[in-house]
Amino acid sequence: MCVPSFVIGIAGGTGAGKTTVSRLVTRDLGDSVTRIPLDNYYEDLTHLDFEERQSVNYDHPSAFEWDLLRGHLESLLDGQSVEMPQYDFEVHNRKAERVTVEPTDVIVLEGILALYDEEMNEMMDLRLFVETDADVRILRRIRRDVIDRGRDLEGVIDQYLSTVKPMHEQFIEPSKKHADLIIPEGANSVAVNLLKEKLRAEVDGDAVRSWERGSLEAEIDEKRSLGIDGDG
Ligand SMILES: Nc1ncnc2c1ncn2[C@@H]1O[C@H](COP(=O)(O)OP(=O)(O)O)[C@@H](O)[C@H]1O
Ligand SMILES: Nc1ccn([C@@H]2O[C@H](COP(=O)(O)O)[C@@H](O)[C@H]2O)c(=O)n1
Repeated sequence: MCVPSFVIGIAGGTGAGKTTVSRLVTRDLGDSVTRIPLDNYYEDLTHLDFEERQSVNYDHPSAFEWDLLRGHLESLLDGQSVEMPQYDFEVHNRKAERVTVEPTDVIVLEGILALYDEEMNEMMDLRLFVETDADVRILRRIRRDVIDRGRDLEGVIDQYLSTVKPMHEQFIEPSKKHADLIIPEGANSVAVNLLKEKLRAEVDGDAVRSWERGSLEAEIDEKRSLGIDGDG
């Protein structure tokens, strides 16, 4: 049985390029990688009618079923498969079907609030924040929401001003402080190629974990306690 050893979180504002980065860095890894879109863990809103679902704030942390997501990540890390929900943006709800996801060497959790939850963050080996200017993001979002998500222009603008932008400022942007690395402009090729190399090494078992979380802090503390943390 293959037990996943390396978990990456990819956060960032809407349209920042999270999905694109996630696809690019994992595309050569075949079955060794599991991609978990945070969107799949939006709460089941079957109890609301379509109009009510249209007016939900989908950028607030309360829109997600965190317990289910945490449980699924724990199961995958334990070597057990999970039944991952699927999401339909056109109807603002989960689909009826689930997809069986097997444990793999690499797991990528990607979504606006991928770095929001403290317990999830602790399960991650690498935390990334994709940073793209707000004007570029909204232009990308308009195009995508109209073409792929069945929205009209007025609706996209209203939603952006009423919830997407304020929630970005209140929750998404501040989650950047949990990131290990910030990727400017989304799919920039230097960052993508470095990450691809890192993931390939993880899958092949060649990875050097000299960068493990906390190791540098411990080294600095040790030097300080020995009185050798000054210049030179
Ligand atoms: N570096 C880039 N240059 C140009 N277009 C991009 C870039 N990154 C993403 N896009 C496009 O922007 C849109 C949103 O990107 P996506 O990766 O889905 O963002 P997110 O997952 O952060 O919402 C997509 O249509 C994608 O093709
Ligand atoms: N029913 C829904 C659910 C979510 N959204 C928006 O999706 C955005 C997150 O997806 P990205 O690919 O852009 O990261 C988020 O900003 C929600 O507003 C929606 O419009 N409808």
